[in-house]
Amino acid sequence: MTIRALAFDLDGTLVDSIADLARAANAARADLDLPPLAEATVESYVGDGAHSLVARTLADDYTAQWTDSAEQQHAMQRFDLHYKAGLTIATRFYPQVQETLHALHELGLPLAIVTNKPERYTLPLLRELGVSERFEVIVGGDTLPERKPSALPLQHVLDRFGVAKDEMLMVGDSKNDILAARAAGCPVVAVAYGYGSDVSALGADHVIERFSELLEFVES
Ligand SMILES: O=C(O)COP(=O)(O)O
Ligand SMILES: [Mg+2]
Repeated sequence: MTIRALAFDLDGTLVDSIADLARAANAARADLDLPPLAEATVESYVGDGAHSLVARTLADDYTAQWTDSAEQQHAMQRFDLHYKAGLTIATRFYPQVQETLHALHELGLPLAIVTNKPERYTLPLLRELGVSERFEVIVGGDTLPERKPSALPLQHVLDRFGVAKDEMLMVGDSKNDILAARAAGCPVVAVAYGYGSDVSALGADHVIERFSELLEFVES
């Protein structure tokens, strides 16, 4: 396969954002007189967007659904306030991410972000980390009517880049990334270090341990 473009998941793939997400989730819980959750617990609740994260962290239950209740709305407001105030206090790129993005850019490949994180967090976070300019297209969880695992965000990027589905590599860390890539017909590589548990069982085309291994897929 010839790769002519790449689309990246954000949380758990490009950046380790758990400390800031957990801090905001626990600050929201404290506002509601609830005790804090362990970072690993919050990590297990990330992946389906902010509403889902707030519903799960409020209930401390992975199966909790967003129902738009008054309590959930209140928790969302508190989470929003705390998270926006500290998007990048501890959030950092995983090793080799910046160098590899630079190398891919130098190869002339257009790069996109396809995240379930809402735009109001995604865009300032990328700005604060100084990489907004690296990505020609940024799709957040609320940019389009559907988010991952829907194919829609990746189809949007394919249209913008004008490349065929088998020419764009999706890179992610969790089940939603792989399902979205499959639904869109894109090849997919999973990073082993992200938030998805047992990523090797998720059915990606390849699993990589280090981000720089991506270069092998575009230079072959
Ligand atoms: O914010 C989320 O729910 C997950 O974000 P991601 O799609 O970048 O992993
Ligand atoms: Mg992710």
